[in-house]
This record gives sequence, structure tokens and C-alpha cells, in this order.
Amino acid sequence: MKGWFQLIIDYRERLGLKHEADAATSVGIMRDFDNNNEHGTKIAKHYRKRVTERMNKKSLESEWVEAINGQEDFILDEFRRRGKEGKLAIDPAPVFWETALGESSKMVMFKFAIGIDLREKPKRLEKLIRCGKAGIEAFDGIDQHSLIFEWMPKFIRKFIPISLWPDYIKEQSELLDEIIEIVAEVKAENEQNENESSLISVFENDVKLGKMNHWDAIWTIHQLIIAGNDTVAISLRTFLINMAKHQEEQERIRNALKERNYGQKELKDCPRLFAAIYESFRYSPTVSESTPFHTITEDTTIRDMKFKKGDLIRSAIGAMSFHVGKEDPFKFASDRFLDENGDFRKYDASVPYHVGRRDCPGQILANIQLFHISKIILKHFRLTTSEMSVFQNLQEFENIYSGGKFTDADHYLPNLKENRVVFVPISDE
Ligand code: HEM
Repeated sequence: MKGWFQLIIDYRERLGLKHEADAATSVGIMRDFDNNNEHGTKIAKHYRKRVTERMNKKSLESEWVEAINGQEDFILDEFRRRGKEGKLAIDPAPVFWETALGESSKMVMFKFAIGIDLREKPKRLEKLIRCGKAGIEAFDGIDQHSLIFEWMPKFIRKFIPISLWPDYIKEQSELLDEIIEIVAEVKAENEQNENESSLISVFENDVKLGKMNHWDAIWTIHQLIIAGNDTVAISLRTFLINMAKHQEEQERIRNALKERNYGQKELKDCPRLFAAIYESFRYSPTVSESTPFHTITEDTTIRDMKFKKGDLIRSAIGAMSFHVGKEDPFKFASDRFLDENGDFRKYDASVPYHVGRRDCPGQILANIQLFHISKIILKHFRLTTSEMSVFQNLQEFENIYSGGKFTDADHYLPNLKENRVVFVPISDE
């Protein structure tokens, strides 16, 4: 893991770019708190606390919901145009790569992290989206070429021409440059205006208070951008595919949304929609395994399996989801996530964001995005498809996923092979 970040730092040094930090912070952010990277561990704990505090602020939730609702016309126009008014089946994900992260104005993720309007800076927006996507692809779908580079001793690496270095290094360096510039802008703005309008402003204040340093703030924003981009886009795509494949479910959710004229403000205002989002996570997980940054904290035996303190483990999130509820696991049935009062029901085995000290710090924001963007789409479009197979057993389940080579687009997340949906405008029916 250290190699991944160290390579970006070495690349910048080779180009003569200023870089005071070593990879400690980023490694700490991405690895278990129990390792012996003291500075990284401290910063990882601190940044997670700050992200959670900010996400839990109810006063900010309405701002994000407003930001998403502000995308309604954009989402409507995009799907009508790309899907030729309901005549063409399209892959919805590219729209979300723009909306989940960006959109023309009030991007939710960037609004949360950066707090500035990128409408007048389309080049910056394009760069953040492109480099963020390249970051997660390189991180999760690491290939031999990158591994050899990461683990080769630095004194050998310095003789290798920069043109032969893996492409993602260049992109991650570009991303860092952009973040450095944005942080400087936010800092200048904060000097005139004391309020903490974004996570960057929060971190900037922490830098002043000595709780983190400048580079910790930069690396943390880098992590959030790469982790919060494709995950939301792919989850949205999968949810829409599941809606297109399961017409009755789709209709029931639409009816529930209509009851309040699509005015639901919070997740609890439409448990049926939230249940379907969780059923979609269960039925076709976005992230099928936790990160490998968890260690056993004391010797433990579970059934006949013995784990020793310090063992590295990762959870099979996808496999666990086959143990949620009593119903057939191969059946898409969002009712399993509703209790007898019709409220959302949780399960220990349903952990799309995993659990514990390294669980996903972006989950509140992600759920808000999934809920409100889906609501807008179901309001304006009936989703259909002719090309998707429904699976009834494990083998069929595996067959509908890409299972391809690392070079396949999107291989790093378990993606459905058939992913096109027809967006039929409801007003035109
Ligand atoms: C539907 C969307 C998302 C899903 C399914 C998802 C899922 C996950 C999962 C399973 C992990 C690993 C947790 C573990 O191993 O314990 C994770 C980690 C992480 N996620 Fe998310 N995530 C999503 C969206 C986001 C967003 C929007 C952000 C940023 C705002 C984000 C930031 C992160 C970060 C920084 C980590 C690493 C945490 C650490 O190692 O301490 N994620 N996510």
C-alpha cells in the first residue's frame, strides 16, 4: 500500500515538484490503525472524526438535498437526450460520473468536501472527475506493471525513464496539483470569511490548531475524491438496472413516492425506496469485499476457525448478503428490509459500507445521494430493459458479472455485463 502513495511522491520529486510530505499520512489513512505508523494513525482517526461530524450535521443535510434537487433538470435532460426520448437503451453510469461528483453547478460530493462552485471551471471539474476515477481504478485493479514499480527499490526506479512509469501516477500527481490549488483558494477565502463552509475549511482550521499538517489535509481530500466517485455512480446504475428488471417493485416504489408528491425530504420518509436501495446492495453488491486494512485485535475462535491477534482480514461483503432475511437470496425482494410497521429494517449481515473503525466514512452522504437521485429518476422515467438476465442460482449470478481481465473497463468493481436501461419519459406515455 505504501508503494502506491510513495510512487506519486517519487514521481513528483523526479519532476522537481515540491512535496514536503512522505507517504505516512496516506498510508495511515488507508491502513489499519493498529499498524506502527503513528502519524498516519493519528490523522486517520482525526479525519474520520471530522468527516463524521460534518456528515451528521442535520443542518447541512438540507443543503445537500437541495444540491441534488438542483440537478433535477440536468438529470432529466441528460437521460432524455442520451436515451433518445426512451428509444435507446443506455448505460446510465456516465451521467452519474458527472452528477454524483460534479454536474454543472452544485456537485454534492465536491460541495461537501471543497465547498466551491465549479460551474465556471469546467476544466477543473473534468480533471477532478477523470483523475478521481483513474485513482480508484488503479488502486483496486492494480496490475503487475504497477506492482513491479511500487515494490522495486527506489535506487533502481530512479534510472527508469519517467515515460515508462504507470499512467495513473501522472494522473494522481495532476489530482494533487489541483487539490493543492483549491486548498490555497479556500484558505485565501477563509482569511476574509471565518465560517467553515467546507471540509477543507474545517481542515484548514485544524492545521492552524496543529491537529494536522497542510499535507495531511491535501492527502485526505485526495482519498475522499477517489473513494467517493465511482462507488456512488456504480451503485446508482445497479439500482436502476434492478428497477428495470423488477417492474412490480419499481411500480410499488413509484406509488409510495407519489403519495407525498415526490416531496420526501429524509430517507425515513420513504422506507420502501430506501429498502429497495439496500436490497439492490444485497442482490448485486457495489463493493464485494471490505478493504484489507483490518486486523484481529485479540485471539479469537469463530466456529472452528482460529484467528490470531494481528492477523489481517477482510470481509466477504457480497457473500454475507446471501444471509439477509429468510427469503430466497436469489430473489430481489425489498420487503425483507421492511418491518411489520413498514419501517426500514437493518440486518447484521447487510453491510454495504462494512462495519468497524474503518467502515465507509462517506455512507451518510452516499445514502442521501442514492435516495434523492433515484427519487428524481423514478419521478420522470419508467425504466425498462430487454437485455438483462435474472439469476436464480450462484452460477447464473456469477455469469452475469464481468469476471474479465483487469484491463476491462470497470473490472475493479463487480459490474454487471449487461447494463443498459431504457429511460421512458413518463410525461410522454
Ligand atoms: C454507495 C457508495 C459507497 C459504497 C458502497 C462504499 C463502500 C465502502 C466500503 C465497503 C469501504 C471499506 C470499509 C471497510 O473496509 O471497513 C469504504 C471505504 C471508504 N469509503 Fe466508501 N463507499 C461509498 C461511498 C463513499 C463516499 C461518497 C465517500 C466520500 C465522501 C467514501 C469514502 C470512503 C473512504 C475514505 C474509505 C476508506 C476508509 C478507511 O479506510 O478508513 N465512500 N467504502
